Amino acid sequence: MIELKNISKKVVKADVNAPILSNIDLCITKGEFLSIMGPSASGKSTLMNILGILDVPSSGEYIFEGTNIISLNSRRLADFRNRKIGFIFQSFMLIPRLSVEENVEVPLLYSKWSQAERRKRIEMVLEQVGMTHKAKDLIVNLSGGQKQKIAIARAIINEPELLLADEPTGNLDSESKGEILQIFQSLNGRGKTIVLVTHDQEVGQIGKRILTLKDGVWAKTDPSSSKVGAML
Ligand SMILES: Nc1ncnc2c1ncn2[C@@H]1O[C@H](COP(=O)(O)OP(=O)(O)OP(=O)(O)O)[C@@H](O)[C@H]1O
Repeated sequence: MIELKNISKKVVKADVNAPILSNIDLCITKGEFLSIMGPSASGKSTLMNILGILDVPSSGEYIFEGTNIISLNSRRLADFRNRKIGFIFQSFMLIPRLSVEENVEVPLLYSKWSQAERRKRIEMVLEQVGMTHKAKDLIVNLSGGQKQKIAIARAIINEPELLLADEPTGNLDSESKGEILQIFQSLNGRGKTIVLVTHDQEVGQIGKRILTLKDGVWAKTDPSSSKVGAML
């Protein structure tokens, strides 16, 4: 489904080209649940941003279902991203003064769906995250765990091929963390491809395959772990 070939990312720091990612290869198959782990500043978010087409690599190839992402112009990139990828962030990125259902509807605003179809979809995704009873509440009145459930509902409303979650439980207590991980497992059980980035060992274990970044390259992993997978 997704192939990254020899991806590198450099930034200019104090007039010097500093590498953040070097020669990264990665193959993600449809329906996979991949955890990308690694210490702080190892390049996890940078890789996630490249996968999410929010950032461009300095070199390398990115193929998404046969489309060479790097060859697309910015308008087609935005369209591709909106249709194919759902994002979940540590800080939720919801609009606090809007209601739950208004937040969940945001990705549909530029779609051609009828009002009836929108309502149907909002109800469906709120049900999937167990938040139907909060549809009319303002985001500002929800707990962290509830906010993240709404962020997941918003991320799946366009039925994206790929869900990218960057430290999705980083701001949550352990009970909410468990609930959020269960939702991811249930989505993956229904065939959704998920890539989760975390530095939390316990959270990372939810992935069916675990890869670790260290200083911008794949770390050599413990071959005795059943979840450790090949990059390509
Ligand atoms: N645009 C940028 N300009 C300069 N340096 C950057 C830029 N983006 C990332 N970096 C640096 O690249 C390194 C990797 O950053 P990144 O955020 O990808 O790491 P991370 O593994 O997600 O870290 P954390 O777990 O702390 O969020 C860090 O040293 C960061 O300061």
